[in-house]
Amino acid sequence: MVAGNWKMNKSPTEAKLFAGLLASKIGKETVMDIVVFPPAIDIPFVVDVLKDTNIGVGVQNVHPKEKGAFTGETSLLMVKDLSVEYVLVGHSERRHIFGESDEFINEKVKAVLSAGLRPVLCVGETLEEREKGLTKNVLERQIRLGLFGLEKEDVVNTVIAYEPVWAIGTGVVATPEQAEEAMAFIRSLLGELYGMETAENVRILYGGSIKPENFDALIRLKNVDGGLVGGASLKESFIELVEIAKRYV
Ligand SMILES: O=C(CO)COP(=O)(O)O
Repeated sequence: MVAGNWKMNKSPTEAKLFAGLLASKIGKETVMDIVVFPPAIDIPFVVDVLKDTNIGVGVQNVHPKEKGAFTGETSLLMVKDLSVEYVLVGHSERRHIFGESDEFINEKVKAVLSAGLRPVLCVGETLEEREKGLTKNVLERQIRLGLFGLEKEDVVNTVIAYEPVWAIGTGVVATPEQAEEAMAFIRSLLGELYGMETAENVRILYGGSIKPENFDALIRLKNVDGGLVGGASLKESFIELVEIAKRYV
């Protein structure tokens, strides 16, 4: 799976143009899941441009409640109406800039699954936590609490994205050893919680400063099932990343 998180970039006009480029270059790809996560306001336009392609559309954030007095928020009923398939939950920017707790993230994961969509639960340690040797503790807490109360059947519909906070938007990518160590740990934790068969079927993505120059060394790793790309998903490099991932399907 190659996913592009556009974050707070691209106006509806820019989004339409770029989605058109993706449609023409990689829209017929069938060997892997390609998903883009545009800003919510761009989604109707992007869905329309991509409707006859194999590129899926996800939303970067939702509120867990169905509707009501939550000024500025977007509900699952709204995004479902637009054929959105995936929802990013617990991205480090939501955790650290907007103060989202593991409990709130868990509420969102459950709401996304109940709506019949797939959550992409993002987890990852800060540099300080890594330097203190707390990486595994942080990942374990974020996964245990993020997936709290889910059944195996729900967990296989969930994607996990390992995004070390120190690698996001910094140009400092995790080494293949660091990525594999963390992601093998996530897989074994999922095995402990839900059984190895379930754990093998959960897709685990790496995210953080992915570029065409470093992606091959990451996507070839045993426990890396794909990438969640920020900056490099905003331009043609996203197409190159899809081509690189194809070598390992
Ligand atoms: O946060 C990310 C994807 O969700 C990664 O962002 P960058 O690829 O820009 O580091």
